Amino acid sequence: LATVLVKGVGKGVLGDEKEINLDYRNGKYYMIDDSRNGVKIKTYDASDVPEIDFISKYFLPGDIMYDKDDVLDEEIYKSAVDAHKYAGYVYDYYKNNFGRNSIDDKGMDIISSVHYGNNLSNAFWNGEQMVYGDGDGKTSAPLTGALDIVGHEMTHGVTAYEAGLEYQGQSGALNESFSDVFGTLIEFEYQPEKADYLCGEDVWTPNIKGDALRDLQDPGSDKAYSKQPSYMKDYVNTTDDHGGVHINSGIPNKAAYLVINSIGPKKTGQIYYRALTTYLTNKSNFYDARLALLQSAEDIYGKDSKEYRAVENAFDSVGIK
Ligand SMILES: O=C(NO)[C@]12CC[C@H](CC1)C2
Ligand SMILES: [Zn+2]
Repeated sequence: LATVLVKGVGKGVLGDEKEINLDYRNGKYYMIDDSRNGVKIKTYDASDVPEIDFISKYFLPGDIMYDKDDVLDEEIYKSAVDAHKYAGYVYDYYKNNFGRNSIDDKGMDIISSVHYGNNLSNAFWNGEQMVYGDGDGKTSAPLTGALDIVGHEMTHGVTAYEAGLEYQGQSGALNESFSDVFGTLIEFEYQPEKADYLCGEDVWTPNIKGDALRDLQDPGSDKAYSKQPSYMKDYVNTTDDHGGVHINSGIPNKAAYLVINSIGPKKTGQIYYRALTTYLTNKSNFYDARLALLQSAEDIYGKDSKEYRAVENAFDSVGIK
């Protein structure tokens, strides 16, 4: 079935206008972007999907979103417009920087469902697709409004197809950290004018300026909603949160900040992508990540390089040695 690709315009969560690719068919404009060599980016409305569903996937993705015209500026489309546009940025980032063809590197369609749950300030990769809540307007605005969160969720998918880092303990904290790191690197690439080391700042507590969900530069800072350790000596042993995957990710996050700050986002991306796709495995721990990133830096830039030394110094600094 040939797609009739048309360019529409939409308004995102932050009220910003952007061009979006749609599929025009018998009088309706569907949120299907088929502009990337056969990979379809498809955005769905999960308003009627029972909230239990992110586990069972049974009722997802919901209904494909469409409008009667090519101007998607009504309230219900804001979150969908950003999910649609930002999924495209994330695809382009992985393709342009590493030659990766979609989440599985085999050209799979990229499915996003918005309006999931009831004012849910959360988002998931459910093993097959991305799922986003609308937030409650206090804790967060709709989560797709933050490119670093869309990058975070889609990177959970890449990690699942690659290292498969088990979502508990240190491997789970690495899983979370790689999602935060690539979310940040994607923000530097596509939103350089407002890129920073904060995660989710664009949608977190919309009524409070300057705070965020997490802070890579200073994981324990007051700006961060979830205060995290920065150093191995402060690793939190807990059974909560799959063994603290959103807590202890602060330690590799701090190391990543030091690397980015030293050699820049492009080179950091090359080293982290090679580690994620070549060396890390499902049970890798923080020390394994140090070795994987050092080996990747050596492969690409050589052992006697400032890039190698940046990784070495960063992991020394946070006590992973
Ligand atoms: O870290 C996360 N998931 O693993 C979050 C939690 C709040 C933002 C949306 C999803 C980031
Ligand atoms: Zn996550």
